[in-house]
Amino acid sequence: MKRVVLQLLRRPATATAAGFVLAIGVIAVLAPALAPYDPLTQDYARTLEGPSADHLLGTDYLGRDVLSRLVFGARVAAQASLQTVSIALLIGVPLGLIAGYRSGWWDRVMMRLLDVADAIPGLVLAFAVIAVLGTGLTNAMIAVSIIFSMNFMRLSRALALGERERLYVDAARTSGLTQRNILLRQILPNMAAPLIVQSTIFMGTALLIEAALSFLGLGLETGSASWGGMLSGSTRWQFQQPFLPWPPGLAITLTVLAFNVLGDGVRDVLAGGTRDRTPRRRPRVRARRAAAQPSLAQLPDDDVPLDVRGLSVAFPGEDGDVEVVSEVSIRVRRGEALGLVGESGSGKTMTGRAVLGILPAGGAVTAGSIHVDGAQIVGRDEAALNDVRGSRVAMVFQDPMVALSPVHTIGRQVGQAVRNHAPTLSRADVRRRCVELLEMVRIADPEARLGDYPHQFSGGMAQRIVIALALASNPSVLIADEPTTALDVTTQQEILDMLTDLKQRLGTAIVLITHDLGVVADACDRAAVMYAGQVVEEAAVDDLFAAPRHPYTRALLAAMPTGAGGDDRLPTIPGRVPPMTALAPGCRFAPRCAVRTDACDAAPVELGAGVRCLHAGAAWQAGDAAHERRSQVQ
Ligand SMILES: Nc1ncnc2c1ncn2[C@@H]1O[C@H](COP(=O)(O)OP(=O)(O)OP(=O)(O)O)[C@@H](O)[C@H]1O
Repeated sequence: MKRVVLQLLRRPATATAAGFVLAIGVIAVLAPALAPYDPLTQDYARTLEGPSADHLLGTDYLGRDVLSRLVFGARVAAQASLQTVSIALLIGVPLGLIAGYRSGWWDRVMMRLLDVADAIPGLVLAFAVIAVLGTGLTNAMIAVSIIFSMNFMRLSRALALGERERLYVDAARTSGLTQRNILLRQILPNMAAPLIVQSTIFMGTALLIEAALSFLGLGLETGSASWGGMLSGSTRWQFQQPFLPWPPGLAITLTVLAFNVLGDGVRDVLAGGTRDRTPRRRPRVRARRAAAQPSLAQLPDDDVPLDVRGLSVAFPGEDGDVEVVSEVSIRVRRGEALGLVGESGSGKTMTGRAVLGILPAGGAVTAGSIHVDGAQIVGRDEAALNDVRGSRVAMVFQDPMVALSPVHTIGRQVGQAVRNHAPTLSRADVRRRCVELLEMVRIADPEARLGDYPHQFSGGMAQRIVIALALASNPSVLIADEPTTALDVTTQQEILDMLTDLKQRLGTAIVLITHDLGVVADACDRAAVMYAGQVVEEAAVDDLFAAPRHPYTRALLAAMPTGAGGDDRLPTIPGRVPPMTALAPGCRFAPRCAVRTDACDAAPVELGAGVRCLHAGAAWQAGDAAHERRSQVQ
């Protein structure tokens, strides 16, 4: 806030406009003390006088003091602008926020209602409201608020649609925050900048509309001091007293101009980066525990916090559903790290997201089961999923900078995650736990860094904080989706070492999603290799590297840089991962496989003894040389 104010003051035009608006506000509040006369007292002996020592801005056709009426008019103008914009914000922003965030039928219904409302011209709507409720400033401004609220609704919807796709929202969902919390504490502050700008500009517009309605005699009762009314009254007498329209005319023009210049300035300053502008109230988080889920089927094996069986995920396509994950089964033990590895598009991320119930819009689990700590995830509603997310399973995303909310301090974000799972902790205990979490992820001087914002951290540091956020509730399962891809090699190694250490110390089951076999070798105990939505091989990492059984695994390993130097080009895998709408009828890897036979095309190949290949035994070894030769040519 301090930074924004300082930057605003450094811009002469914006500072002048802000000063002008502030002055109008002060005049409005102190009007009774500042006005030299009662604005309604008439003096027929002194009508239509020019400026004089007695009446600095002269008198009007009823002998009323123009300066006093101008001062009281500021009160009407301020009330009209504030009232209108506040009502419009209160109606438009929540509706737009919900429509944009929830999408689906909510959005469709609201947008159609908005279309209908848009079809009615604004002024006609204002006249209709005034006709029903009667003239008067409040009624007139209610009409204007309704029109403004539609505008705020469209703006908030568009902003929420954009924010909802950002990773910090996914991170908030995966840490178990309720929808209300996400909307009010995560998304809304990030929408603040454009809303503030729009509000400032609307204040000027509201003032102009109030003046116009008063000018037409539809605003305040005749006689009351309003700038529009003063202007309207002066038009009939301007030949006798040409000065009369000037004071209200200038007041309206300059105030509207000031609001617009201020709005532009605020927009420019906020566009350069936003800060926390939300009140520092402690969030009221509803206590929620697994006890609220009586239907959980406990799996017999307590040592396996993540058990995925036969998982399939599909998205609606032009010609029916497209399956992007097919019958994936993975089990991860406590203190074990499973690498989910494969080329881009092989379904790794969708598998991870399905575990947290955060598939992108349209995506759905079409078959299989997912048990986290014995709790079935598939088919559960959002409230039940919230109980599991964050507390039992958490996720770390690739780019830490977009996974953290840019407008909240680190202390606030980690603190919120802590409170979310331990609502009864005192402020001091929450702070202690935050420091402990930052220490756990090896952030130096954690006390001091709690007040910093994400942009004050390097990529590696920010990723540690994301991991601290994920660990806030001691989850049994941590899904890390390419957690080191956005980082340099040294930082990558530090993060992997830290994950390994946390896994051993806390007993967390980790799923490490990566396309990099080097990461698997470094940080995983077992690996599941995915191709075109299926797991094609699963084995202990040592076995996988020593004796890969699937031709795809073998090709991936051959394509790995060894660091041995030399001029030899790395072999590549011929062809590319097929689109999920055009899969081979048999083995999905067959079109790229060097050891393919007719049998491979005959029927889908099942996963047997950890590998999905008809030639997993000795037979394909013979073809391997041919495969590598072919790869090298590519
Ligand atoms: N929102 C979506 N709508 C439709 N299809 C999607 C959507 N998101 C992903 N997919 C499809 O799902 C498949 C699997 O994607 P996924 O992101 O899981 O792959 P990945 O192995 O994690 O790849 P990457 O490493 O590039 O993230 C891809 O074919 C992709 O096109």
